[in-house]
Amino acid sequence: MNIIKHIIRRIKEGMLKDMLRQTVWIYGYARHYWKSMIFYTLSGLTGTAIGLLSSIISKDLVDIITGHQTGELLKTFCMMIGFTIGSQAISQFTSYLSSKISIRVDNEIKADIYEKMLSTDWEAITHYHTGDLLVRWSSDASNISNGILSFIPNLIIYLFKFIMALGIVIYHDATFAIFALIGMPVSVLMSRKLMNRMVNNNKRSAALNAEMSGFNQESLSNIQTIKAFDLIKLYCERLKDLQTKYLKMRLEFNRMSAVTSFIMAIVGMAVSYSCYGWGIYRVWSGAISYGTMTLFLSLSGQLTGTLNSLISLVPTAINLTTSAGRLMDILNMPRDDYSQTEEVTQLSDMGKKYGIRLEISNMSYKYNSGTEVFKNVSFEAAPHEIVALVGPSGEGKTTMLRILLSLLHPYEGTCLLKSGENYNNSLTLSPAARALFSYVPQGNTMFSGTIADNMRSVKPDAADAEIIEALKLSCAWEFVSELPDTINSEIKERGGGFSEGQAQRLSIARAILRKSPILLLDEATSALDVTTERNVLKNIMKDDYPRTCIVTTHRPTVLTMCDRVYSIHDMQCTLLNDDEIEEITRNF
Ligand SMILES: Nc1ncnc2c1ncn2[C@@H]1O[C@H](COP(=O)(O)OP(=O)(O)OP(=O)(O)O)[C@@H](O)[C@H]1O
Repeated sequence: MNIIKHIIRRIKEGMLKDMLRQTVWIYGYARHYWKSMIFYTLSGLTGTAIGLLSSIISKDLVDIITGHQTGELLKTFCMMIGFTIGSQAISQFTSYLSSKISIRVDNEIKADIYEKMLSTDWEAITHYHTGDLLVRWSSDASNISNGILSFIPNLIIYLFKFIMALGIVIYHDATFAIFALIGMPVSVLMSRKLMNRMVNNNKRSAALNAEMSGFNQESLSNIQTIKAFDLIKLYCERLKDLQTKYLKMRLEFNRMSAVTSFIMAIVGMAVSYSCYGWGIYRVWSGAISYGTMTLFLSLSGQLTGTLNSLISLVPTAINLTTSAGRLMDILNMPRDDYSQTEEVTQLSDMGKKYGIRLEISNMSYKYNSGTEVFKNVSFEAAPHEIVALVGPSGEGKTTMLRILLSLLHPYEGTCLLKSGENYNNSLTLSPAARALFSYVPQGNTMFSGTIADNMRSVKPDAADAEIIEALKLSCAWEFVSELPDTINSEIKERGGGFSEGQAQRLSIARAILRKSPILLLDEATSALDVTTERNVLKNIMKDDYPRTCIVTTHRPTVLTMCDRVYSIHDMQCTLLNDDEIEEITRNF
């Protein structure tokens, strides 16, 4: 009755529905690996069959030695040795193949999840801490890949082993089956208790792992700030707090698991001794041979062990669905829409000749957090123009660039890209249109590797001469040419080894090399001196390429070079006239 109530309550809580959804999701992956699953099942079944046969042969051996059975001692002995060696060889071979398949499947699933994470809607995914994403991608994805390969095969193997062992016992002496299974109710009861704790513990452990990973990642990438503010002690204390929390949770679970294991071991011993006692009695009464008794003793242990393994599949399934749920949280978020790739390619071809014009009309945007940034704004930028977005901090300049890149999606208005002779070919902004943009974001965005590696990440076939040309246009060649390995010099993580201004010029060179019709520079020249800043902008626009350049800036020094200046303020985007631009310059 209690079980029925429990199930009804779980259905009401939607937990079973969730588990079903998660199982269907796992099945979506599992069906790709049916061949591997068959291999796992067959290898497990072979191992089990060999194990059971060995037990029977060892029974025959004992019976021959004790004179209970006639047979060739040497032949039976050789068979036993042969089986033992054969089973060892098969087990090593299958374990090698298993790890090969496991690693391959794990890699495939992780690569797929990685790709899906990267193509998830930007605003949705940035809601999660990268530490949390990392744990989901590594631990949860591994849980799924291991579970997919082992769960169903193990279920079949354990069931087969249990039924066969029970069958052999019943065949020889049915009374033994009662003794062998005497501990079953206790095992089920204890495991149920342990399982409940396990589910709870899994969730807490995943959350704490995510917190730890986030903490480690953030503190290690901010060592400079930690040192500068003398926060070493504080951060070490924070780590210790997290570790104490983790230790407490693990110990709590381990205590429970130790008590359960102890009780189960006692039950196991009681079962063994009962079988032993019963076996001696049956041998004494002449009902069975010594060989049959050794067979029973070995099978009773196998029956208890297999039953425990079968029971342990339930928490494995729960663990698997918990991980699936955590991955589904991410993978079920909206994905970037690349359906317009073909139209973008056509516009890009036209863009090479005519350039691309950007037209935003009556656009409104609000972050998911509720912060309204734009209300009914219009804005345009044309080829061969530098258009500046200015305004106080936090008013929406970067947000505008993110909208242009379709990282964010306005809830109203039209955002068009136009090309062709009279700009009569148009396309609405979408993630596929990112192919038309080069973007230099705020901050240091170089990756570790050589300068050339970073440059070729946007244009893999770029010749050294092209890279050098881009570096010259961004005024980066003046310091790169003096490095011993020039473009093959190493950049450390997040542009380490270079000054802010140098890293900015390298980022600009990378954007120039990509040679896209639209170039977005977000405070990209803020760390440069005024002369270099002006030179960079002049160089970018001096070629014949019909580039549309949009810059956000706090510095008025470049405004005189811009064809148009928009002020972003108070949810509006207003075109400034010459007097207003001059006033900004004066007041700077
Ligand atoms: N990911 C985000 N989620 C929610 N709100 C955000 C997010 N990013 C920015 N905002 C908010 O949107 C507003 C505009 O921010 P934005 O970064 O576009 O300003 P900005 O003009 O570029 O500022 P700055 O000149 O300091 O770079 C701010 O109020 C900011 O708090």
